Amino acid sequence: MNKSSLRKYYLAKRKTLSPEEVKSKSEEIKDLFFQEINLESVEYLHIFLPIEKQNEIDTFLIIKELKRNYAKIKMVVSRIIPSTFEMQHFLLDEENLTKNHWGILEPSGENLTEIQPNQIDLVIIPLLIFDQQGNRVGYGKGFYDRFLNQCRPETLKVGICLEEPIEQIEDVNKFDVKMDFCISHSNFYKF
Ligand SMILES: Nc1nc2c(c(=O)[nH]1)N(C=O)[C@@H](CNc1ccc(C(=O)N[C@@H](CCC(=O)O)C(=O)O)cc1)CN2
Ligand SMILES: Nc1ncnc2c1ncn2[C@@H]1O[C@H](COP(=O)(O)OP(=O)(O)OP(=O)(O)O)[C@@H](O)[C@H]1O
Repeated sequence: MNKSSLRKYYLAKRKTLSPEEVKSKSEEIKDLFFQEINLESVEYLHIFLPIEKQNEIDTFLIIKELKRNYAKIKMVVSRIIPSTFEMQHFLLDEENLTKNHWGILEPSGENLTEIQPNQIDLVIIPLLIFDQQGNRVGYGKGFYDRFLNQCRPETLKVGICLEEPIEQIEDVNKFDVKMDFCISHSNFYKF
């Protein structure tokens, strides 16, 4: 299937999940993340903040555990620039988050510390579905493809997903950046 059909299908499928299902899968994904990913040399870690009404994975579970057990890691969250489909990145300050037009919590306020993409060592990526080669489908605006392209080549790209992979996304293009790993609620995939 192509990205457009996959996006429609998996957006609709995700909407049918109950809050309990999203919560329990989010817990399992969080556990697999800490089991499988070596965070020793990670200084800056980008994490997305969940769009609740879209039934996205609750990444606050990962954030809590990072704060508890990996206090040295600096967490980075982003703000979208809708006109250019780019993102700007800032140190996470949970006291200063505001919901944007799409229901995404974003850093706001005056004391923001901006972080450049080339400083980031690991990116946790949102996605709707992925394939067995490590390609992903998101909401289709290319925000993460642009961002990942600005990171260092060795930056770890870790997708988290509520679904298991399909065989192949038909219309992968030259802008698509492959993930290194993807974590579902029951499996860890390495590409
Ligand atoms: N939690 C989270 N944050 C994220 C993403 C994500 O997938 N999850 N993104 C992943 O990339 C980026 C935001 N993605 C966006 C994707 C589309 C539109 C948008 O313009 N939507 C239109 C409808 C588009 C359509 O129907 O084609 C709208 O709502 O009006 C905005 C942001 C960055 N932050
Ligand atoms: N680095 C880039 N420069 C210019 N255009 C880009 C770049 N990356 C992606 N695009 C364009 O953005 C559009 C969306 O890409 P795609 O369908 O792969 O989105 P997606 O991966 O599902 O979305 P997202 O990354 O926002 O989750 C495509 O038209 C693609 O060509």
